[in-house]
Amino acid sequence: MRFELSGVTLGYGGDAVVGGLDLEVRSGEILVVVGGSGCGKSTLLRALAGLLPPRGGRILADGQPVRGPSSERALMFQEDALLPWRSARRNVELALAIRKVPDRRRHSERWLAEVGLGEHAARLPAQLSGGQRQRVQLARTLAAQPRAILMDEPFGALDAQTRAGMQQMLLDLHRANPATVVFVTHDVDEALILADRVAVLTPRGVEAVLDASAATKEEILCSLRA
Ligand SMILES: Nc1ncnc2c1ncn2[C@@H]1O[C@H](COP(=O)(O)OP(=O)(O)OP(=O)(O)O)[C@@H](O)[C@H]1O
Repeated sequence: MRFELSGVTLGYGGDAVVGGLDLEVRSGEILVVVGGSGCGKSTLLRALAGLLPPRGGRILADGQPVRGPSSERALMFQEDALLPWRSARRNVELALAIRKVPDRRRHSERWLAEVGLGEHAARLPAQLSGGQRQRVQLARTLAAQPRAILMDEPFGALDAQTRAGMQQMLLDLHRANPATVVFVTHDVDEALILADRVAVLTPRGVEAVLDASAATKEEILCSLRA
């Protein structure tokens, strides 16, 4: 899925958060959005998800205006959004039920195996570690086969080693299931590991969009301070 934002202003109530946003998200890429706290990264994701209508400008998804939420655009947060009374497998099955996929148990087990949790399918979220719960969330998100995945600091609460494992898993899974990913983080190192391109967001809009294979940490930090 390709997104095009032109002259987009976003805000809540009387307050504008970010204005004059121009951005293209290419189909199948991992675009990482970095920016200081409060600059509007989560707000941008909400707008792409169709949860927050822009006050000005336009947001197109594959050429069509985004008018509301769609199962084609999945959101994944830092906080755990699993249902505590359902096992890992039955949490993943929910995503398959929405798509009316038959043989949900088998598919759910396959997605859990993809994220390395095949052995733990019967466990409740409370019986899993933070990193394992994020892996169940990732399996549930991917099982819905969205065309765009909007990720809001999904690994922010994990320790460094678990986080590195999750980053690699996301890259591997993206290679096999190339949906468009918009990934928000305030961690420039994480951005450089994951991104095809890095968008630097400030309250004035998108300050720069850098090719991650050529960009340096200093260059990104410099755009952040601009
Ligand atoms: N539901 C809301 N109602 C009113 N204001 C909000 C709401 N959500 C966010 N804001 C405000 O909008 C601004 C941008 O918030 P947002 O969460 O998008 O920032 P962020 O860049 O994701 O920050 P962080 O990195 O700290 O998570 C902030 O000033 C915040 O207080």
